[in-house]
Amino acid sequence: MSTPPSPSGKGRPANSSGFAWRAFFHQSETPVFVLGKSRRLRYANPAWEKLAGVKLAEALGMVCSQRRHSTPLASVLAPTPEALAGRPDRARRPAPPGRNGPPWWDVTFVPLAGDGSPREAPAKASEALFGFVGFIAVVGEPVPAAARKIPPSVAALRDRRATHFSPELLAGESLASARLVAQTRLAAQIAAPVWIVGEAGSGKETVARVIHHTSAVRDRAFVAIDCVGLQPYLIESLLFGHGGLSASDRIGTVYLKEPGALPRDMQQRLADHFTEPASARLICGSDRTAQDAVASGRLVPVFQTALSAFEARIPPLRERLDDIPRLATRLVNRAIDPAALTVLRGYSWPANLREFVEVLHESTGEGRTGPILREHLPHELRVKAGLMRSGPPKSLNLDAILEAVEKRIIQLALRKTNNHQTEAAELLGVFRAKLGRRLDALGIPVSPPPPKPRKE
Ligand SMILES: Nc1ncnc2c1ncn2[C@@H]1O[C@H](COP(=O)(O)OP(=O)(O)OP(=O)(O)O)[C@@H](O)[C@H]1O
Repeated sequence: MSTPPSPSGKGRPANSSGFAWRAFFHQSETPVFVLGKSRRLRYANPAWEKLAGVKLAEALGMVCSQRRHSTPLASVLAPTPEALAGRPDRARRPAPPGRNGPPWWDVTFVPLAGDGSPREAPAKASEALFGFVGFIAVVGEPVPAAARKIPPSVAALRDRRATHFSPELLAGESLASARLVAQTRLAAQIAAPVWIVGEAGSGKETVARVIHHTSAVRDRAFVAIDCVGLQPYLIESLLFGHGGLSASDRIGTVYLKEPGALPRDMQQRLADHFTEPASARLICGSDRTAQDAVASGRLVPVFQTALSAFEARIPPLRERLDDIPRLATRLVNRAIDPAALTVLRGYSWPANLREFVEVLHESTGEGRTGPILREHLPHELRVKAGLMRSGPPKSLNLDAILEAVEKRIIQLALRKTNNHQTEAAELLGVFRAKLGRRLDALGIPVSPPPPKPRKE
């Protein structure tokens, strides 16, 4: 693009070339738009209208920013910080949901100088920007409608998953697991958002899957997103991009692991989306309650007020040790020998079911058959379980320890000297009288020394 438009919308640039930019852009097959310096949409060509699926007359004046309440289209057209600083820039953005075109839009921003010409050098603080021209290049191929049918292999996989993730998967012998099964069945019957609390590895996502596969939306997809460490651009794309959560009508349940790890503006956008009636069902998993996460400032309050209507708590494995035999049968189809069970019950399982599954696989590997024996269990686990059972020493009473040591040494000295107290005192380096007092104090009985052999 060699000649810039004037964002004033008059159809002629302010410079002397007299170039009719409107007519030029009108013919262009590249989607082009022009923003004023306040980021309001001033112009867009027919190619843009076709791509965006919006008539210019309806969109004129739209503020293109990435604020919380911006529409997805306004967010995609928002100038980057570089462009706002007066430097040409390009950003790859997820296409707004429901618009024409493939998943990504590459948007090139050309900042305009006060006279309407494109900037070649970064803006100085003193220079005012006049606006921005944006060019959009679509990236990727559109998905043909026929390809959107669920392939038989995917349908078969979904059926297998539905069979696996039934409430039976959560059943056990303990009261805690009975309560969990009941809560899960109830959550599956209602459409309200669910908040699952449980320690790491305790089975939160598994419970979310069971709820999904038992619920009315089981024919649609289950999508799990771990929000910890997600890059903002990925979150944007996964949640709000083309074919993303907010665009797809094929998603039945969205499981968010630790939504409190998301930036707050993203949390709010998600909350806005999931509080709409037509959205997919939301299930969140966390190691704390929504109430605690809000109180600690990690989570926006709407998650507590509107998105955790139903709260389910998953007990840690150490609170459901009675379930261990049944879990082993279900997971590796093995019985557990009583000695091995004692070890498994004696361990505290800090990483919960995830750790238990690993231990079972390790114990049944190497071509072993038959029940799981104590010696099949990982050595480290046996040691740790043993330490936990014996417990910490009751107390370290120094006086008692020293007394026991003194008593033992005096007894040795007496034995060595055939109970001759004078010789024993000499051996111990103390006076005879002191030894006598210590014998009394420590309650050491002393037999008389054997008679000395008589001289002939
Ligand atoms: N009821 C169950 N029966 C058998 N295996 C289970 C069960 N629940 C969970 N698991 C297994 O335990 C492991 C951890 O489960 P899951 O990922 O659901 O836990 P989580 O609480 O979501 O973990 P994290 O806190 O790391 O997100 C997985 O391997 C899963 O298959």
